[in-house]
Amino acid sequence: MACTAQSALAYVESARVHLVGELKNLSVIVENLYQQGVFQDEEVSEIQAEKHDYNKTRHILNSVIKKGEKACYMFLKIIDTTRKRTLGRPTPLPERNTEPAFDLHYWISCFSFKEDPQTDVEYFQGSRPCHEYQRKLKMKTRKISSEFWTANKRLFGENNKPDLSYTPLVLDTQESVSPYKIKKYKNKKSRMSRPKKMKKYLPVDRPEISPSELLKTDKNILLVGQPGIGKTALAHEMLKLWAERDNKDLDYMFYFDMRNTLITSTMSLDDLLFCVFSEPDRGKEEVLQDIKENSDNVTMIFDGLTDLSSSVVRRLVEKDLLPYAKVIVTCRPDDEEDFLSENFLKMEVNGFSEQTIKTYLSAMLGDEQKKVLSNLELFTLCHVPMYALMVAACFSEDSPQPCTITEIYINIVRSCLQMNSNKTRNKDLNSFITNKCEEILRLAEVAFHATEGKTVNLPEMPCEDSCVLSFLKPLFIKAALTETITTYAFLHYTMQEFFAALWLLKNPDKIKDVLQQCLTEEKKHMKHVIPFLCRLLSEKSPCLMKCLIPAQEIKNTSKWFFKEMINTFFASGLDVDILFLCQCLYESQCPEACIYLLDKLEYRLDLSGESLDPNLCCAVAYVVTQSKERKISLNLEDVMVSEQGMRQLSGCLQNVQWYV
Ligand SMILES: Nc1ncnc2c1ncn2[C@@H]1O[C@H](COP(=O)(O)OP(=O)(O)OP(=O)(O)O)[C@@H](O)[C@H]1O
Repeated sequence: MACTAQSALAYVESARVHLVGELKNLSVIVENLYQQGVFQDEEVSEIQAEKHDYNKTRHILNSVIKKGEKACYMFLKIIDTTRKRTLGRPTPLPERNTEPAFDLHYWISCFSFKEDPQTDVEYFQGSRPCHEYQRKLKMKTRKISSEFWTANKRLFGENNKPDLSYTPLVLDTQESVSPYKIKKYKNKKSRMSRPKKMKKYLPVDRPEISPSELLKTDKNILLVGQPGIGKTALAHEMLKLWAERDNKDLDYMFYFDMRNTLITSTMSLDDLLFCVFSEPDRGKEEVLQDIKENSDNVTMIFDGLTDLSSSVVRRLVEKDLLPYAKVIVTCRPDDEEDFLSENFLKMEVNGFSEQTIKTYLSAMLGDEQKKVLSNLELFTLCHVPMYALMVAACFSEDSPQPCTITEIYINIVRSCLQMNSNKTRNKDLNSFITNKCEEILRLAEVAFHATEGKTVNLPEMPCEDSCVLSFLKPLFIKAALTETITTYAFLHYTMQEFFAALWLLKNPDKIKDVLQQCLTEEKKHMKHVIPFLCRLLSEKSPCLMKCLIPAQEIKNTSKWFFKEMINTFFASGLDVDILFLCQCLYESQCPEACIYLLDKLEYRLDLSGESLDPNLCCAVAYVVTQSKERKISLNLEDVMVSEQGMRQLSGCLQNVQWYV
């Protein structure tokens, strides 16, 4: 708001008396005048030697006035660009009881600066130690954010490391309604068709709220979301964006991974900032003072906050310590109640939308993505970014073992447990899982009963264990004014089915019943548990199983299971769902079971009129390839198959004799 054309000299002189009393951060003014060549070393030393700020200010003003118009202009320019620190915080209007005698903020905004040809002049906003500390924080935040993605890259094979980075997430503000949240408690059987049920998990794209907008807003933010939904990824994106910003503003950003950081209840602010996060190389006091006096330049992220037991964290969240600092808290829905206040803008993190899943998979898998796109269960599972990551990692694996669908779930379970176990190392993960066996099987039991009842609402809370809870999302139902009931559901229905299969493994006497249930109209949905069971019972029984169920028990069950399964479906008198059996046998990776099925089919596979997605093609090709002695009569008349599916099938054609 430039409104005067006075000379700089006259302008400074006219306000001299007010400046003497009110200028702050004198070292910043002196440093900038020195950098601009207005002051020389000797003058700087003289000013520094003055004992009182009042005298220092007088000395600075006298000198620039004496040096004339150019020096005064530079002085005004410095005050203008550093005004937040050198003129102090402007008093908000309602807080003013009396008319201020002279408003220096208004005064500086009225000076008409020339169009500056030298736009790249950088002014120091604070003392050198403060700027150095800002640089140090930027290096640290850049490192933290790149380490986050590097850790994910380790999941991928040496030749398949994708370029992992932030993919936009669906973020809902308090006002908008979350699409996948279950609104009412319905412990009834779902009447929804399976595809419809699956699609319900996909959050609807909203007008995008970008991490950079979140970073810009002055508001405090509470990011709430289910485990693995992307809260930390979003926080790291903000760290990265901040680190990449130019350094025109002197500001600070701190990040605390609350799950892996010990913040004691007696810690002070400087302990938290300097000991826990990063220590200034020099001028600790000066830096702390700048942070306290200019707390509007501070952003603090508390990632994965569960409680406010640490007094320093509580006082920061409650704006008691750094009242103008921006605080960003991420938490799971279970804990949100503790932090929700009107100080915070609540945002729900809802994971990937349909479109972003496609973008993500295409970047990660290229053409292989079609295997996921054609499988609605897997596709919708990917709305949880953590699950999407495992899907991508499993499909990109160039191991000799083909990737079965169950393999993906096993990996998801293992990595969820690892992430929620205070960073258990890979080599210790099996013993960690063994120790959690009881809790995991308790979850599996609850999952089985819910699946049998065809509901997503778990009838009871399996246990309080945070590892187990990382597979679930809570639903809060207000039962009365002072009573809230919490029920839980899996983040995706197929995860529930996977755990149901785990329970069956521990209770093999129930398996025959379940196989029979698959043939009934009322319980036919139990069929979806069977492919998981096939893989879990396979001879190449994956590690997860050995930690939970003794190998001998698995072996005993698998001895009879595959034949029993095939016989049950053949004995039903109904049309045998060959494709379903192929899928089960592909999961099992069991050649003998394939031969048993082919035998039953008299080596004739009639798939005419079927629609085969690439995964089914893979399964059919696997079964056909197992027949070493006899060729298979394969009928593919009027079959719908994609180019990729055809490629899968072509691998088994040497075993085929065409159906006539
Ligand atoms: N926006 C995203 N873009 C790409 N990948 C993502 C994104 N969000 C999450 N991911 C992937 O999912 C994994 C889990 O996400 P993240 O750690 O952010 O979940 P979270 O919500 O913080 O979970 P928790 O409550 O368990 O802390 C990440 O390691 C990352 O690989």
